Amino acid sequence: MKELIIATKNKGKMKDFIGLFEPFGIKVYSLSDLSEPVEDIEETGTTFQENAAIKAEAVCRMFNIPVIADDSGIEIDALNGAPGVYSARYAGEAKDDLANLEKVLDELKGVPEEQRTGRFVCVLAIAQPGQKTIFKRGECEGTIGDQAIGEHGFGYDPIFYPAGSSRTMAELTLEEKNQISHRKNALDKIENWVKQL
Ligand SMILES: O=c1nc[nH]c2c1ncn2[C@H]1C[C@H](O)[C@@H](COP(=O)(O)OP(=O)(O)OP(=O)(O)O)O1
Ligand SMILES: [Mg+2]
Repeated sequence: MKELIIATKNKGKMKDFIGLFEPFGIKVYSLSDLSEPVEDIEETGTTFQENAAIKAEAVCRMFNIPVIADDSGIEIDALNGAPGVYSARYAGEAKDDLANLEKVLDELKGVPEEQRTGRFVCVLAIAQPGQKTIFKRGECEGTIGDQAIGEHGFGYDPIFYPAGSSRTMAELTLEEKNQISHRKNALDKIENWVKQL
């Protein structure tokens, strides 16, 4: 079976990726699945692309094989694009999904539905030994609810209604999320690379 390392320690993202790579017959490993422990990689960039490059290139250098990284987040228009690249640590260094979404709900208190627009963004970086890193961006438009609903997914899924959906991303099954997500839309753009693996 073909194998690929994803430079992430995020279990929720990894679940998405396992489902997304399954149709290609590719088994994916996260940084938590490897026998050698990989230290946390500091995300010092100010854009999704910079952080995706930092993660993919660091791990590619460690193992000298092709690596994919995902830097992602949620952009909320009424918050001028915040939390954006800082989505994982919006409520502090602890990277607490619940605290993060509660902070967003708090900041959006009183903002009417038609102004609660936003999008999930995912930038994938492919780093390969001796080659220039490739980047692809995917987005998923939607609106932000006023309470957390749903048990699936991770991160901001319980407060995000994909455009046209009456269910939050966390009420969708993994298969349903993987048909419309920012991650799926970014992966579609590297399909040819994935197929030649
Ligand atoms: O599909 C999603 N559904 C809900 N929330 C999401 C999604 N995709 C990204 N997000 C949020 C979670 C986290 O707050 C941030 C990602 O931050 P990001 O730095 O890319 O990932 P991370 O630090 O958790 O793991 P890692 O860097 O090891 O891949 O955006
Ligand atoms: Mg991160």
